[in-house]
Amino acid sequence: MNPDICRERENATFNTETLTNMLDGSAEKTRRRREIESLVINDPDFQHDDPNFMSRSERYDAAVKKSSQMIMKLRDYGISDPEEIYFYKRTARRTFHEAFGLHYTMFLPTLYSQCTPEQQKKWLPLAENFKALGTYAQTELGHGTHIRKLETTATYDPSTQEFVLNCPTVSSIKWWPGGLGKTSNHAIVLAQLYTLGKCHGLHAFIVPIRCMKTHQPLPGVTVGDIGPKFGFEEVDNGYLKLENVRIPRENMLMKYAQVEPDGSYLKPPSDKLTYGTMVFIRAMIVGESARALSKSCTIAIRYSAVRHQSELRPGEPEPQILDYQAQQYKLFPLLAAAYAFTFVGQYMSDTYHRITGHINQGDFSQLPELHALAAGLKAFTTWTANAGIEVCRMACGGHGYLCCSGLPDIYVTFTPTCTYEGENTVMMLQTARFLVKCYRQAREGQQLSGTVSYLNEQQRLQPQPVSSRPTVVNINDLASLVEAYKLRAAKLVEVAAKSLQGELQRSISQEDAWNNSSIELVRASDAHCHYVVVELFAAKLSEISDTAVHSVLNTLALLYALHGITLNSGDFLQLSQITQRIKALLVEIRPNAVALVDSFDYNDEMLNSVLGRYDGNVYESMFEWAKRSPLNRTEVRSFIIFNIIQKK
Ligand SMILES: CCCCCCCCCCCC(=O)SCCNC(=O)CCNC(=O)[C@H](O)C(C)(C)COP(=O)(O)OP(=O)(O)OC[C@H]1O[C@@H](n2cnc3c(N)ncnc32)[C@H](O)[C@@H]1OP(=O)(O)O
Ligand SMILES: Cc1cc2nc3c(=O)[nH]c(=O)nc-3n(C[C@H](O)[C@H](O)[C@H](O)COP(=O)(O)OP(=O)(O)OC[C@H]3O[C@@H](n4cnc5c(N)ncnc54)[C@H](O)[C@@H]3O)c2cc1C
Repeated sequence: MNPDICRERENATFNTETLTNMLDGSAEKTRRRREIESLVINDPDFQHDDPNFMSRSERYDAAVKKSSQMIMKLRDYGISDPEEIYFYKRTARRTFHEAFGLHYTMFLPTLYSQCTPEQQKKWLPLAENFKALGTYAQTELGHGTHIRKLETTATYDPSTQEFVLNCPTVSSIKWWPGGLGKTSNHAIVLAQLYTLGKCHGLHAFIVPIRCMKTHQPLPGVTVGDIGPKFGFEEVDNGYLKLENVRIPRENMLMKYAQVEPDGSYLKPPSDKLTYGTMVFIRAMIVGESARALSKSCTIAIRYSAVRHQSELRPGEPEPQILDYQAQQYKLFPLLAAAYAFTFVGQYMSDTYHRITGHINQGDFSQLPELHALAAGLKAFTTWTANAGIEVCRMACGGHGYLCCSGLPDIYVTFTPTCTYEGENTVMMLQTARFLVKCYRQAREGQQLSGTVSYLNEQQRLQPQPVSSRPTVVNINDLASLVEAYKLRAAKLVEVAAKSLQGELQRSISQEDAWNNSSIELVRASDAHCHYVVVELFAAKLSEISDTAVHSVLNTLALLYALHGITLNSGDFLQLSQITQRIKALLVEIRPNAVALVDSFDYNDEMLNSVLGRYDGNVYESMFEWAKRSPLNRTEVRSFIIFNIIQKK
């Protein structure tokens, strides 16, 4: 064990196991999680070579093989709890996505949430036994965001009681769905529904695309892989062109809207229920932001504890780079954000399941807030985590640029979360739409609830415009900082609403007023989400009984809130002493940095990083890893080429 990293662990002021148990929910949950992870770690079937040493085709084949092995092994172990399955898979796939990813994350959830009981009876056994292997085909070459303009059509033919599916233009070709290129034999296809000559908008259909016996594309189906991407190399994101493909009427997902045999259309209680799967994934992505950022912090902070470089005081040995204030200022606010997002991810998942429970009982009243919260927090946390992973990579110097550090793979796998499942800017604008509506309701005296209730508070406290109120902050008191973030959010929501109002008073259209206020609208959503994150971090602290853990997390929460103020100082009164306070907090966190990342409890296999190894033996591992590179399998390759050039 590297002596530096040993000393770091001896210096900690709290018990990492206590914090790990808190993050898992209990000591028993930690034990069970580790037990499941060890099933993968000790399984020779999963001891394979690094995907970075493979071609794209080899990576895809390995991913399919691993997906298949996981299915069989989970069955053999009798593991069926979704969270336990997640622990097993997360360990097996390490940083990468799995070939059947979309089947699990979107195809199955859509069947669960949008099929009638009769349809579930037919499709769930097929899908749960992987006979029907599916993807979620919504995006087209010409449209990803503006789904009301998707062009694929599903036209009902009452004479045969079938839908005829068509991609009428090149821009209507389905493009991007994961697992579509080679893996799936079915797709949930989002298409404009036409019946009795009328268009009823976007609806979901189960479309067979490959023969379940031969896996050959079915008649009228053109399907394939869209080619190499920035990352996700083991995933066959694909294209799908449908030409007069006929499916039975029963293949339209009819839990909410129906088409009768004669073609008459029965409308849903809300036309946004078709969008439900997207809200689910957005909510789950918040937790992914926490995991990607916490893994990156684990790697960068452990490496910074064993890396010695430069000279702090003349004549003294090279210090650990973690002792540089600049390095701490890079990494510790991200470590604080990783903890903050862990708690927000738990909150988002709980809120999603609570509100969808009400929706399943027919109460749709909280759907708008759920949509706004999931959209905003997905954008807020992925933007922060995305940038943070790059900071962690660069904080590791040249070795951070090596694939064996794990950081490039974390980055290229995580970064599309800022785009898929709702491009972040568009998502922030969706949240802004909800905030402006709530602001107007508060001005009219309506009582708001949930995460926007502060808009009432600000109205009651002082009727004069929020924007004229000074932000006075007690920089040592988290409650005071929460208030500052709340006031900032109220202020920026008011600025956005007033910008819209001003535009409208110039008698331009609502749409142009909206577009001309987009900057203020996005900033208002960002401020709202930032307040929600700080508020939830503070609320979590009140649940912690262990004083040592409470103290170290309180320090992190203060750092997160104060650092956020310096990043947005224009919105707060720039308090000069904040920088001094931040420096003092960095010093306070320093002895606990490694213990704090140890508490995330990522085993080396899942971390997949020679820089972030638990034992800190970085250089030996880097050398061993490099020697395994395929280019090192032959000594003379370059020499042959060199000779050819020489002879010319
Ligand atoms: C662990 C994971 C790893 C998982 C790993 C997974 C691997 C990768 C998976 C990626 C999969 C994908 O990308 S699947 C494809 C994802 N695609 C998207 O997300 C498309 C993004 N675009 C959209 O969602 C939509 O076009 C909007 C929301 C931007 C606009 O929709 P619209 O219908 O035009 O709505 P708009 O006029 O703006 O607003 C009309 C009203 O509808 C409401 N509304 C809009 N959307 C919704 C909604 N979803 N739910 C409820 N309500 C909604 C608005 O609040 C508004 O209410 P009111 O104000 O009128 O009351
Ligand atoms: C790795 C990956 C996996 C994916 N998997 C799937 C999948 O399985 N199934 C599926 O259906 N799709 C999938 N997608 C597609 C993804 O959902 C879309 O790329 C995403 O919805 C964004 O749409 P777009 O690509 O058309 O970008 P666009 O919407 O064209 O965005 C381009 C730019 O235009 C801006 N813009 C667009 N509209 C507005 C507006 N109203 N106001 C302000 N700015 C705006 C955006 O902010 C952005 O800057 C995947 C994408 C990726 C990268």
